[in-house]
Amino acid sequence: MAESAPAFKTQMVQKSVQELVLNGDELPENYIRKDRDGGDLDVPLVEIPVVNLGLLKSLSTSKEELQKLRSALSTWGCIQVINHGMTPSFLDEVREVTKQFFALPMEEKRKYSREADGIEGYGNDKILSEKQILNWSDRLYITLNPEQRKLKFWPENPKVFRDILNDYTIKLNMVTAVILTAMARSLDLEDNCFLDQYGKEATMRAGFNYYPKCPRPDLVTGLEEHADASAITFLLQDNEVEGLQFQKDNQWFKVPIIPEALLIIVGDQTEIMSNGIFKSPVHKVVTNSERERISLAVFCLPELNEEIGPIDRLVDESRPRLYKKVKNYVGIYFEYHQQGKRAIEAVKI
Ligand SMILES: O=C(O)CCC(=O)C(=O)O
Ligand SMILES: [Fe+2]
Repeated sequence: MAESAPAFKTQMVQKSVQELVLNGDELPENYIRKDRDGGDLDVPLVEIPVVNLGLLKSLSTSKEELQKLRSALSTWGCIQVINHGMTPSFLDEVREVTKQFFALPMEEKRKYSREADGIEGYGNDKILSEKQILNWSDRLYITLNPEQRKLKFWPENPKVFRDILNDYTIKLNMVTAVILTAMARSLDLEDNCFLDQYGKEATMRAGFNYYPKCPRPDLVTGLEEHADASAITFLLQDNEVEGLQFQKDNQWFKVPIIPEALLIIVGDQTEIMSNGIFKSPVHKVVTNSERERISLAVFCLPELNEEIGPIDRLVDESRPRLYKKVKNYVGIYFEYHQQGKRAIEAVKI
């Protein structure tokens, strides 16, 4: 879930969750969810299908793997991808620089603080209303595409941070092209139909998440339930600490950790482009009283000024058009998200 531009005055002087914990502050009221009773902490595990990217890459893409992809994206809306061209030790390095950044002294992290009206930078929830219930997490958002980068938000500490993120960007770009092509093939469509709508000026935005230990996991969430505004999201999970959960048929399921895999989550914009065949799942992160957790979400956001909409060949008599065409979906998403609503409802026909 990317950050929002403020609709009205936001409180700028705000403690990070990490500071609350380090100061030993009492749990502030505005983190407590009155509707929770901890019943969702012990939920069944979901066995998310593991897809081998190597088998999706070649011209003679494996039929079985495509079938697996289609079925996973149209039920759970996510896959665990292996054989994606990044070694386990490289993924560990990405996790390591994330941990090292959040472990820096506060004044060092504050050099990269988000500005009042900005999206990128270091911070936590913007407080937009008194009733708002906050997430138990601190975040760093940065745009990855070279031509859109704002380097002032790119940490120079740890020293290897920028180089590693640059490598990660290049590798994720390749994986994005393979996945969007395979998604089209799995539906018997032209190879480029998702890629064309995604656009050449698409944005990749990274959200580094840090969930400190929380005294009351039964009452506080790490990240509230939401679906992503992206076309697809790459999620690199903590390699030891679980916390992510998906909702299906009104039940919550926890996501297992496969350290060498990348979790790919369908975002709202793919649900729209696929005319509802691929599902953008509602997910959330629960907190943990014993261990902190990190994750890195990279949101692949289609070109802002281009219209996206259901692919023509996925609309027919048996499957009527479910969504309108839409431009700047991310803008709609923020507006709805602030009201606690799902943005995809706004573009339903
Ligand atoms: O931390 C996680 O596992 C999930 C993060 C997430 O869903 C998001 O940033 O949108
Ligand atoms: Fe998300």
